[in-house]
Amino acid sequence: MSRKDTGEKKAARLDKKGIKKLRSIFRFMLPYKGTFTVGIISLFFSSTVLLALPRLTGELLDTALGNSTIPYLENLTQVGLALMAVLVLQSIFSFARVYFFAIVNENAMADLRRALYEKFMSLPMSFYDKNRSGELFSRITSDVAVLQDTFSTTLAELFRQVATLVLGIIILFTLNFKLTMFMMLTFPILIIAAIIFGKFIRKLSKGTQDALADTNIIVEETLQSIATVKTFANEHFEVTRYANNLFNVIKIALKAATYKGAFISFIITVLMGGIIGVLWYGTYMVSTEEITVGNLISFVLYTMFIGGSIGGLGDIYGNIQKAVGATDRVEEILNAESEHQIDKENVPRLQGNISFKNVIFSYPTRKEIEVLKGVDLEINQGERVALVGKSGGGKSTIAQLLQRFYAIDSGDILIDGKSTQDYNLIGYRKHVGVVPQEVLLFGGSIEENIKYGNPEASKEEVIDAARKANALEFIESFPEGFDTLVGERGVKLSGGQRQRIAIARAILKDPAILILDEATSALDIESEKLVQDALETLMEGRTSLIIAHRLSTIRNADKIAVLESGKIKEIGKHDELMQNESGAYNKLIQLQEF
Ligand SMILES: Nc1ncnc2c1ncn2[C@@H]1O[C@H](COP(=O)(O)OP(=O)(O)OP(=O)(O)O)[C@@H](O)[C@H]1O
Repeated sequence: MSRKDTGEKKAARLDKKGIKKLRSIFRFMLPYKGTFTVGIISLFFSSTVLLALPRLTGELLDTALGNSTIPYLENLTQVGLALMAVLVLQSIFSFARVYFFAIVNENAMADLRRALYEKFMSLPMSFYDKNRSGELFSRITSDVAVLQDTFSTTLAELFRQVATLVLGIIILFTLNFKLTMFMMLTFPILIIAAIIFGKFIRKLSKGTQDALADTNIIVEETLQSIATVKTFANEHFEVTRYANNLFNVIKIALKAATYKGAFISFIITVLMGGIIGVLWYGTYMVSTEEITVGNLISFVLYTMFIGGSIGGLGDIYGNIQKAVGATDRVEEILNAESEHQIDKENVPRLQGNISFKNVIFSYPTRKEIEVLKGVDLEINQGERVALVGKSGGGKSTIAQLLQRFYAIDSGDILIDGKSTQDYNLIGYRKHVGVVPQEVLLFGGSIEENIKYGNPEASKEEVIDAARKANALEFIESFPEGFDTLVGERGVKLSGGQRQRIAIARAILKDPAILILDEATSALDIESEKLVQDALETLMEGRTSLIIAHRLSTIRNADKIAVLESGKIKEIGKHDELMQNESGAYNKLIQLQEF
């Protein structure tokens, strides 16, 4: 589901609620509050010390003209030294501000990313049915980057600009009340313009951000399924789709840029107009000796400082609003309900008696369709049960429920007489192994991939598992052996090799319960035999539920369970079930629909 569907695209509001949300992210800064305080103090001094510059520059001129106005700064050298001192102080404080904020920011944002990732790992499968991975990916990348930017630059800028504005105006009043009143005439126009224009621009730049996120999803999804794109020769289609989306981004971005440009030129005109006005009125006051030349220069410089900070505030407002949007999206994930705590609790070795009791289930994203309508199934410790039924009948669903990927609507699934719900989830899953139909490996080495079954396994155990899985021979035939990189998702290995890696991985995991989703596509005879032998070894002493697609597997099973219309219709051995000529199993076999 795209973000559009969930209604999240509405512009983030910078009201009390928005600010409150933004503040919630501050909890990630709390562990670093000491350093943060040093940063704030440095920021305060770096912003305020700089405000002495215009005053001292004016003083330089007045001292040259023989009417110094600041005590203790009586000659040009002293004023010059004072100016130098201001510069040195401000450079020290600026450095300290950037440095200390970076420490806080980098740590806090790493903590935030870790918290998000931890959440991703702990969210239930139903969450992933609802959200596209490209979008989730952008939360941990771009949304956190927006927040990083806000906390490193925007907030410091906000503080600096507001301090410049407030202190600057106070200083102006002390310099010359009449001239300040005159200058203030241009202020309200500026502020009103900033508010109106700013609103437009923010809306548009939000649009650009969202449009860009959409294009990123295309890149991510097509790169993930590049083989599919190529199989269907849809390269051109994808390029066109991407280009169209990019065109959309340009359109929105240019619209935003037009307003932004108009806004900036308007502000500059008003600002310059204001300054020219101040100069005009100020020089008149110089001629009537109501103000010194130096003070007029200081005055103009302060006016420029203040004007600059007003101009900057619009941008800052937009950035903060962006950050509120990012916070919203990040918090939404952080607050989503996990399926478990990431820490694991050991579940003692299970025997592997499985019992489905009147299990009714529909997927959370498709509540209206009941996939399982009351499944009853008993599998004893060490048995091999072949699950057969029409495609789409719910076989994989049963396997998923056995792994507790979803909560069932009613009924119960018991393992060794105890409801799966009563086991610690992570601990429980350690006892359930899966060899999937389509094996997807991680991009690392063969060894890393096998070790995924048990990260604590020794090299000997890995080699042993590979041997049992009939994988050792081909692994050793590679020049790099166990260090061979398998390529993204394992593309550098053949289907049969990938399957044997998956079997080795499962052997290393050593689960009490095994789910085998038999590949529908047959391997060549030799490879098939190697895989079959490896599976035999793997199933030894474990309870196995096999989603079977081969008659040989079905015939060898201790029991065959036939799933039809969301229920187990028949259960028994091949020969027994075949005797019922009008039975569901008989039909399946005749039509070869398993
Ligand atoms: N994550 C999901 N969200 C919503 N519906 C789903 C989901 N996964 C599967 N379904 C639906 O549930 C039904 C059962 O699917 P399931 O994959 O369990 O069938 P199957 O018997 O394993 O089929 P096959 O033999 O083709 O693999 C199908 O109608 C399918 O569309």
